[in-house]
Amino acid sequence: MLKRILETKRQEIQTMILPEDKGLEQRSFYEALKTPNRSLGLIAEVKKASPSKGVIKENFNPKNISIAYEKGLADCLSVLTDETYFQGKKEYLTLIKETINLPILRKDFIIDSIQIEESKRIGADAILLIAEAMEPSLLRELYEHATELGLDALVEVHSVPILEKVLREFTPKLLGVNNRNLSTFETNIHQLKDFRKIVPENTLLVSESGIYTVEDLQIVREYGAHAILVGESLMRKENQQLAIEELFGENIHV
Ligand SMILES: O=C(O)c1ccccc1NCC(=O)[C@H](O)[C@H](O)COP(=O)(O)O
Repeated sequence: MLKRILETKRQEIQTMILPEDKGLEQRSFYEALKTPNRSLGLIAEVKKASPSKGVIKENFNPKNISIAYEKGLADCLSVLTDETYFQGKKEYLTLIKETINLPILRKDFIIDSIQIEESKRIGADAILLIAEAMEPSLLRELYEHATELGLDALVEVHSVPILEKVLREFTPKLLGVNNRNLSTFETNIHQLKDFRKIVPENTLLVSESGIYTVEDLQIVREYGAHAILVGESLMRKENQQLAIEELFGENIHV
């Protein structure tokens, strides 16, 4: 699946015309996760569909979803901008940036510096860099390019050997461990267990994907996660503010 997605991205990059810079303010994604609203930081994802689940939210209204996430005290948002596989749009990110005050991660498959320039112009505060998608030297180059443009980069890994390769090249400030196996699409909430002994002390660790319950939160917290990235389980609910409160076991409206 990753190979297919990356092939599509290469084609998109070849014909890309950079949009005008919207001139939107930069917000620190890293600082928001360093000082979260709860004991575990929350990156709430605006996700209409996915390759593994198809359409997740039928009556998808990105503006209202982002307002509800902000009311639910998410620390940051993740906005999918890939159209082909996730039915996302770059315009959703800009719209959300203009609507709420939280830092925004552009969730896409970034493999070229032109996409980083584009991310800044459309209003992203952070980008995702998937280690499995490129050689560690290119990963480092893109990470540094993002930093130069004032963007944070969440470096995502799916396995311990890949993280070891990354750490031989550089130490990311933000590291995401994705619980989803990209071949089977299955998620494993215990994925972080083997990572914690090699994650550098000052790196903020994010557990991503397949997080549904208060028990899941406890598990990843015990494995050393500072934050979680959650899409489907929040998007499936009618009201995203209540969905966050329920996920954290707050239930203050019931
Ligand atoms: O979500 C997918 O099916 C997927 C398939 C292939 C590559 C990436 C995919 N998801 C991207 C993500 O990392 C998730 O959207 C994110 O971590 C939230 O996951 P979830 O809470 O399980 O929706």
